[in-house]
Amino acid sequence: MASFIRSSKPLCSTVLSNLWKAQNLNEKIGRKFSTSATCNMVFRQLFDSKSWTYTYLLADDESKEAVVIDPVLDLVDRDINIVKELGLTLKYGINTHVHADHITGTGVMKKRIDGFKSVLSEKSGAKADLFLADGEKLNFGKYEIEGRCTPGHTNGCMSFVIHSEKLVFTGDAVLIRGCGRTDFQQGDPRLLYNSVKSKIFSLPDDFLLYPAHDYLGMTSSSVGEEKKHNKRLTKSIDQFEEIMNNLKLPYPKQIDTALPANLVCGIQDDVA
Ligand SMILES: N[C@@H](CCC(=O)N[C@@H](CSS)C(=O)NCC(=O)O)C(=O)O
Ligand SMILES: [Fe+2]
Repeated sequence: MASFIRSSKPLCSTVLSNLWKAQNLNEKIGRKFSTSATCNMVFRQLFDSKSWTYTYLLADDESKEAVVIDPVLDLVDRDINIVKELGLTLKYGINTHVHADHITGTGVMKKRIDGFKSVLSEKSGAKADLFLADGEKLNFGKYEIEGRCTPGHTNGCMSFVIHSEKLVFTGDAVLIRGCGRTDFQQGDPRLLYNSVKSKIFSLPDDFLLYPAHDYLGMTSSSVGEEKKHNKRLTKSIDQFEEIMNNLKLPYPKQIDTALPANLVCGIQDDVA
Protein backbone atom coordinates (compact mmCIF):
# COMPACT_ATOMS: atom_id res chain seq x y z
CA MET A 1 0.00 0.00 0.00
CA ALA A 2 2.74 2.41 0.86
CA SER A 3 4.28 2.06 -2.58
CA PHE A 4 0.91 2.83 -4.11
CA ILE A 5 0.65 5.98 -2.02
CA ARG A 6 4.11 7.02 -2.98
CA SER A 7 3.57 6.49 -6.66
CA SER A 8 0.15 8.06 -6.81
CA LYS A 9 0.77 11.65 -7.73
CA PRO A 10 -2.85 12.77 -7.11
CA LEU A 11 -1.94 12.72 -3.43
CA CYS A 12 0.17 15.80 -3.97
CA SER A 13 -2.53 17.85 -5.53
CA THR A 14 -5.49 16.69 -3.53
CA VAL A 15 -7.07 18.69 -0.75
CA LEU A 16 -6.19 18.31 2.90
CA SER A 17 -8.93 15.80 3.60
CA ASN A 18 -7.32 13.34 1.21
CA LEU A 19 -3.97 14.02 2.80
CA TRP A 20 -5.50 13.24 6.16
CA LYS A 21 -6.93 9.96 4.85
CA ALA A 22 -3.53 8.98 3.46
CA GLN A 23 -1.89 9.88 6.74
CA ASN A 24 -4.32 7.63 8.59
CA LEU A 25 -3.62 4.83 6.17
CA ASN A 26 0.10 5.23 6.65
CA GLU A 27 -0.34 5.13 10.39
CA LYS A 28 -2.40 1.95 10.07
CA ILE A 29 0.36 0.26 8.11
CA GLY A 30 2.92 1.50 10.60
CA ARG A 31 4.85 4.02 8.52
CA LYS A 32 5.54 7.61 9.38
CA PHE A 33 4.05 10.12 6.98
CA SER A 34 6.20 12.86 5.61
CA THR A 35 4.16 15.29 3.57
CA SER A 36 7.02 17.02 1.80
CA ALA A 37 8.94 13.85 0.92
CA THR A 38 5.87 11.85 -0.03
CA CYS A 39 4.46 14.58 -2.19
CA ASN A 40 7.64 15.29 -4.05
CA MET A 41 9.08 11.88 -4.70
CA VAL A 42 8.13 10.66 -8.13
CA PHE A 43 8.23 6.86 -8.09
CA ARG A 44 7.49 4.58 -11.02
CA GLN A 45 8.01 0.84 -11.05
CA LEU A 46 8.24 -0.29 -14.69
CA PHE A 47 8.28 -3.87 -15.91
CA ASP A 48 9.94 -5.83 -18.73
CA SER A 49 7.85 -8.91 -19.45
CA LYS A 50 10.66 -10.56 -21.46
CA SER A 51 13.23 -10.73 -18.64
CA TRP A 52 10.87 -10.02 -15.72
CA THR A 53 12.99 -7.01 -14.84
CA TYR A 54 11.82 -4.06 -12.79
CA THR A 55 13.11 -0.64 -13.79
CA TYR A 56 12.62 2.19 -11.32
CA LEU A 57 12.22 5.83 -12.25
CA LEU A 58 12.68 8.15 -9.27
CA ALA A 59 12.58 11.92 -9.31
CA ASP A 60 12.30 15.04 -7.25
CA ASP A 61 9.06 16.68 -8.34
CA GLU A 62 10.40 20.16 -7.49
CA SER A 63 13.78 20.20 -9.24
CA LYS A 64 12.63 17.54 -11.75
CA GLU A 65 15.96 15.74 -11.43
CA ALA A 66 15.60 12.00 -11.92
CA VAL A 67 17.46 8.71 -11.81
CA VAL A 68 16.60 5.43 -13.43
CA ILE A 69 17.61 2.10 -11.90
CA ASP A 70 18.15 -0.94 -14.16
CA PRO A 71 16.69 0.28 -17.47
CA VAL A 72 16.26 -2.39 -20.17
CA LEU A 73 17.53 -1.75 -23.72
CA ASP A 74 14.32 -2.94 -25.40
CA LEU A 75 12.26 -0.47 -23.36
CA VAL A 76 14.37 2.69 -23.56
CA ASP A 77 11.70 4.39 -25.71
CA ARG A 78 9.07 3.72 -23.05
CA ASP A 79 11.34 5.08 -20.30
CA ILE A 80 12.42 8.20 -22.19
CA ASN A 81 8.82 8.87 -23.11
CA ILE A 82 7.65 8.88 -19.51
CA VAL A 83 10.62 11.04 -18.52
CA LYS A 84 9.52 13.57 -21.16
CA GLU A 85 5.85 13.39 -20.23
CA LEU A 86 6.67 14.11 -16.60
CA GLY A 87 9.07 16.91 -17.58
CA LEU A 88 12.02 15.27 -15.83
CA THR A 89 15.75 15.58 -16.36
CA LEU A 90 17.38 12.18 -16.21
CA LYS A 91 20.77 12.56 -14.51
CA TYR A 92 21.88 9.03 -13.76
CA GLY A 93 21.23 5.53 -15.06
CA ILE A 94 22.20 3.16 -12.29
CA ASN A 95 22.81 -0.53 -12.89
CA THR A 96 22.62 -2.61 -9.73
CA HIS A 97 25.04 -5.07 -11.38
CA VAL A 98 26.23 -6.46 -14.70
CA HIS A 99 23.00 -8.17 -15.68
CA ALA A 100 23.02 -11.62 -17.25
CA ASP A 101 19.43 -11.77 -18.44
CA HIS A 102 18.88 -8.56 -20.43
CA ILE A 103 20.93 -5.80 -22.04
CA THR A 104 20.99 -2.59 -20.05
CA GLY A 105 19.45 0.55 -21.55
CA THR A 106 22.09 2.88 -20.10
CA GLY A 107 24.32 2.88 -23.21
CA VAL A 108 21.53 4.04 -25.49
CA MET A 109 20.29 6.53 -22.89
CA LYS A 110 23.78 8.06 -22.81
CA LYS A 111 23.53 8.65 -26.55
CA ARG A 112 20.04 10.10 -26.41
CA ILE A 113 20.06 12.24 -23.25
CA ASP A 114 22.41 15.21 -22.74
CA GLY A 115 24.36 15.05 -19.50
CA PHE A 116 23.16 11.54 -18.63
CA LYS A 117 25.71 9.39 -16.79
CA SER A 118 25.77 5.64 -16.29
CA VAL A 119 26.61 4.38 -12.82
CA LEU A 120 27.94 1.05 -11.53
CA SER A 121 29.78 -0.28 -8.50
CA GLU A 122 33.55 0.12 -8.74
CA LYS A 123 33.73 -3.64 -8.19
CA SER A 124 31.70 -4.43 -11.32
CA GLY A 125 34.63 -4.75 -13.73
CA ALA A 126 32.48 -3.13 -16.45
CA LYS A 127 32.39 0.23 -18.23
CA ALA A 128 30.40 3.16 -16.81
CA ASP A 129 30.74 6.93 -16.44
CA LEU A 130 30.69 6.87 -12.64
CA PHE A 131 31.84 4.17 -10.28
CA LEU A 132 30.60 4.06 -6.70
CA ALA A 133 32.43 2.66 -3.70
CA ASP A 134 30.57 1.18 -0.74
CA GLY A 135 28.65 3.93 1.07
CA GLU A 136 29.05 6.54 -1.67
CA LYS A 137 26.04 8.68 -2.50
CA LEU A 138 24.46 10.39 -5.47
CA ASN A 139 21.97 13.22 -5.44
CA PHE A 140 18.91 13.94 -7.54
CA GLY A 141 17.20 17.12 -6.42
CA LYS A 142 16.79 16.98 -2.68
CA TYR A 143 17.14 13.20 -2.53
CA GLU A 144 20.25 11.26 -1.68
CA ILE A 145 20.73 7.67 -2.78
CA GLU A 146 23.42 5.57 -1.11
CA GLY A 147 25.17 2.67 -2.84
CA ARG A 148 25.89 -0.32 -0.61
CA CYS A 149 28.08 -3.14 -1.88
CA THR A 150 26.12 -6.39 -1.65
CA PRO A 151 28.29 -8.95 -3.50
CA GLY A 152 27.47 -12.63 -3.78
CA HIS A 153 25.17 -12.84 -6.81
CA THR A 154 27.99 -11.03 -8.66
CA ASN A 155 31.08 -9.33 -7.25
CA GLY A 156 29.85 -5.93 -8.35
CA CYS A 157 26.31 -6.06 -6.97
CA MET A 158 25.21 -2.87 -5.28
CA SER A 159 21.97 -2.11 -3.46
CA PHE A 160 20.67 1.45 -3.26
CA VAL A 161 19.13 3.07 -0.21
CA ILE A 162 17.11 6.28 0.06
CA HIS A 163 17.06 6.77 3.81
CA SER A 164 14.68 9.74 3.80
CA GLU A 165 12.02 7.70 1.98
CA LYS A 166 12.79 4.37 3.70
CA LEU A 167 13.45 2.61 0.44
CA VAL A 168 15.97 0.00 -0.62
CA PHE A 169 16.53 -1.23 -4.17
CA THR A 170 18.21 -4.59 -3.86
CA GLY A 171 18.96 -5.57 -7.46
CA ASP A 172 19.34 -9.35 -7.49
CA ALA A 173 20.79 -9.60 -3.97
CA VAL A 174 17.36 -9.99 -2.36
CA LEU A 175 14.32 -10.96 -4.43
CA ILE A 176 10.90 -11.15 -2.78
CA ARG A 177 11.01 -14.36 -0.72
CA GLY A 178 14.17 -15.35 -2.58
CA CYS A 179 17.54 -14.07 -3.78
CA GLY A 180 19.81 -13.95 -6.80
CA ARG A 181 21.37 -17.18 -7.97
CA THR A 182 25.04 -17.81 -7.22
CA ASP A 183 26.04 -20.31 -9.90
CA PHE A 184 27.75 -17.91 -12.36
CA GLN A 185 29.36 -14.43 -12.56
CA GLN A 186 31.51 -14.89 -9.42
CA GLY A 187 28.49 -16.12 -7.48
CA ASP A 188 29.23 -17.06 -3.89
CA PRO A 189 26.41 -18.13 -1.52
CA ARG A 190 28.24 -17.40 1.73
CA LEU A 191 29.28 -13.95 0.49
CA LEU A 192 25.70 -13.20 -0.59
CA TYR A 193 24.32 -14.33 2.76
CA ASN A 194 26.71 -12.09 4.69
CA SER A 195 26.11 -9.12 2.34
CA VAL A 196 22.38 -9.33 2.83
CA LYS A 197 22.57 -9.70 6.59
CA SER A 198 25.04 -6.84 7.04
CA LYS A 199 23.90 -4.37 4.39
CA ILE A 200 20.18 -4.95 3.85
CA PHE A 201 18.71 -6.74 6.85
CA SER A 202 20.53 -4.22 9.07
CA LEU A 203 18.16 -1.50 7.80
CA PRO A 204 15.01 -0.80 9.81
CA ASP A 205 12.17 -3.28 9.25
CA ASP A 206 9.86 -0.67 7.74
CA PHE A 207 12.13 0.10 4.78
CA LEU A 208 10.27 -0.92 1.63
CA LEU A 209 12.27 -3.30 -0.53
CA TYR A 210 12.22 -3.25 -4.32
CA PRO A 211 14.04 -6.01 -6.24
CA ALA A 212 15.32 -6.08 -9.84
CA HIS A 213 13.08 -9.04 -10.72
CA ASP A 214 10.06 -10.92 -9.65
CA TYR A 215 8.89 -14.19 -11.18
CA LEU A 216 5.76 -14.62 -9.07
CA GLY A 217 3.86 -11.41 -9.66
CA MET A 218 5.00 -9.64 -6.49
CA THR A 219 6.03 -5.99 -6.70
CA SER A 220 7.51 -4.96 -3.36
CA SER A 221 8.29 -6.17 0.12
CA SER A 222 9.92 -4.73 3.20
CA VAL A 223 13.08 -5.45 5.14
CA GLY A 224 11.02 -6.79 8.06
CA GLU A 225 8.92 -9.00 5.78
CA GLU A 226 11.98 -10.56 4.13
CA LYS A 227 13.74 -11.06 7.47
CA LYS A 228 10.70 -13.06 8.54
CA HIS A 229 9.49 -14.81 5.39
CA ASN A 230 12.33 -15.08 2.89
CA LYS A 231 12.49 -18.74 1.89
CA ARG A 232 16.29 -18.81 1.68
CA LEU A 233 17.68 -15.99 3.79
CA THR A 234 15.87 -16.99 6.97
CA LYS A 235 17.95 -20.22 7.06
CA SER A 236 21.39 -20.72 8.61
CA ILE A 237 24.38 -19.92 6.41
CA ASP A 238 25.11 -23.62 5.91
CA GLN A 239 21.51 -24.39 4.92
CA PHE A 240 21.55 -21.36 2.62
CA GLU A 241 24.71 -22.60 0.88
CA GLU A 242 23.14 -26.02 0.42
CA ILE A 243 19.97 -24.50 -1.09
CA MET A 244 21.89 -22.22 -3.42
CA ASN A 245 24.19 -24.99 -4.64
CA ASN A 246 21.20 -27.11 -5.60
CA LEU A 247 18.86 -24.68 -7.37
CA LYS A 248 19.51 -26.27 -10.77
CA LEU A 249 18.12 -23.29 -12.67
CA PRO A 250 18.52 -23.07 -16.44
CA TYR A 251 20.78 -20.24 -17.57
CA PRO A 252 18.98 -17.00 -18.51
CA LYS A 253 17.90 -17.09 -22.15
CA GLN A 254 19.74 -13.88 -23.11
CA ILE A 255 22.95 -14.55 -21.18
CA ASP A 256 25.24 -14.92 -24.20
CA THR A 257 24.31 -11.52 -25.61
CA ALA A 258 23.61 -9.74 -22.32
CA LEU A 259 26.90 -10.36 -20.51
CA PRO A 260 29.35 -9.10 -23.16
CA ALA A 261 27.10 -6.10 -23.91
CA ASN A 262 26.65 -5.13 -20.28
CA LEU A 263 30.40 -5.17 -19.69
CA VAL A 264 30.51 -2.18 -22.05
CA CYS A 265 27.41 -0.40 -20.76
CA GLY A 266 25.07 -2.09 -23.23
CA ILE A 267 26.69 -0.77 -26.41
CA GLN A 268 29.07 -3.13 -28.11
CA ASP A 269 29.93 -1.16 -31.25
CA ASP A 270 31.26 1.93 -29.54
CA VAL A 271 31.37 3.95 -32.75
CA ALA A 272 29.61 7.32 -32.94
N1 LIG B 1 14.36 -17.35 -16.75
C1 LIG B 1 15.02 -16.10 -16.75
C2 LIG B 1 16.23 -16.09 -15.82
C3 LIG B 1 15.88 -16.43 -14.42
C4 LIG B 1 17.11 -16.19 -13.54
O1 LIG B 1 18.07 -16.93 -13.60
N2 LIG B 1 17.07 -15.12 -12.75
C5 LIG B 1 18.20 -14.69 -11.97
C6 LIG B 1 18.21 -13.19 -11.92
S1 LIG B 1 18.66 -12.55 -13.48
S2 LIG B 1 20.64 -12.82 -13.36
C7 LIG B 1 18.16 -15.24 -10.56
O2 LIG B 1 19.07 -14.96 -9.82
N3 LIG B 1 17.15 -16.01 -10.20
C8 LIG B 1 17.05 -16.55 -8.89
C9 LIG B 1 15.87 -17.45 -8.77
O3 LIG B 1 15.74 -18.05 -7.71
O4 LIG B 1 15.09 -17.54 -9.73
C10 LIG B 1 15.54 -15.76 -18.14
O5 LIG B 1 15.67 -16.66 -18.97
O6 LIG B 1 15.86 -14.59 -18.35
FE1 LIG C 1 21.50 -10.79 -12.10
